[in-house]
Amino acid sequence: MKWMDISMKLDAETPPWPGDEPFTYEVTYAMEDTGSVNVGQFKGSCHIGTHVDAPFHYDSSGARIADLPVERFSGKAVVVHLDRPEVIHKEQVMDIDLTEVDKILFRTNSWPDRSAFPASYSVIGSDLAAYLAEQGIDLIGVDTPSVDPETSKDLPAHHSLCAHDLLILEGLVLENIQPGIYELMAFPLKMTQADGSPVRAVLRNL
Ligand SMILES: N[C@@H](CC(=O)c1ccccc1NC=O)C(=O)O
Ligand SMILES: [Zn+2]
Ligand SMILES: [Zn+2]
Repeated sequence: MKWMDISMKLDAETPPWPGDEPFTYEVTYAMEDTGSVNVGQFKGSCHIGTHVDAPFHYDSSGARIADLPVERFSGKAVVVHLDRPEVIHKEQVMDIDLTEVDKILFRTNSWPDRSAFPASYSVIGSDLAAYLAEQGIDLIGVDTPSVDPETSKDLPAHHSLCAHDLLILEGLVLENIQPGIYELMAFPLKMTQADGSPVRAVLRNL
């Protein structure tokens, strides 16, 4: 079975969170100078493109990216379609069979133009975390820049998900993915101090 790429591309056009560091890549040592190799460097926010949040992002005593067990970033995932809901509540997921899976990915279609940060997007209701954790879910993924609104300062969705030990995967590209159950892999880099990390997120049919 072929892997399907559900990640955003990272380049100077990738829209960062408003005011945050864009992604840049440049060649530090060029072939013409070294005679043997091109060597590059990159820079950018930990929350750019398709990425995982570490609890340290919203809790100064929370776990960093490298503290999160690698097992948490692969497993069976259900892809759920909801067309541009303002807020995703427990009621919208209660009919979905979650017995076979430990991840849930929401396709909301609320960030169609990936060349710009969206004016608004679907967010996660704070009643969802307790329900999903009860069902054995350990990771939630969204096709939006964040699980909370852009202007939120108290980040209720982030905190409720963390309180129930659900990891957060943001900025997924699910436009070509049909509802159903898949195998997910989305591994963050092993950055000791980081509050988040871009991932290469992929799905394959089971
Ligand atoms: N919560 C968002 C990011 C976020 O809120 C943010 C990212 C960069 C700079 C500022 C941010 N938020 C608030 O001031 C996320 O998890 O990606
Ligand atoms: Zn983030
Ligand atoms: Zn986040």
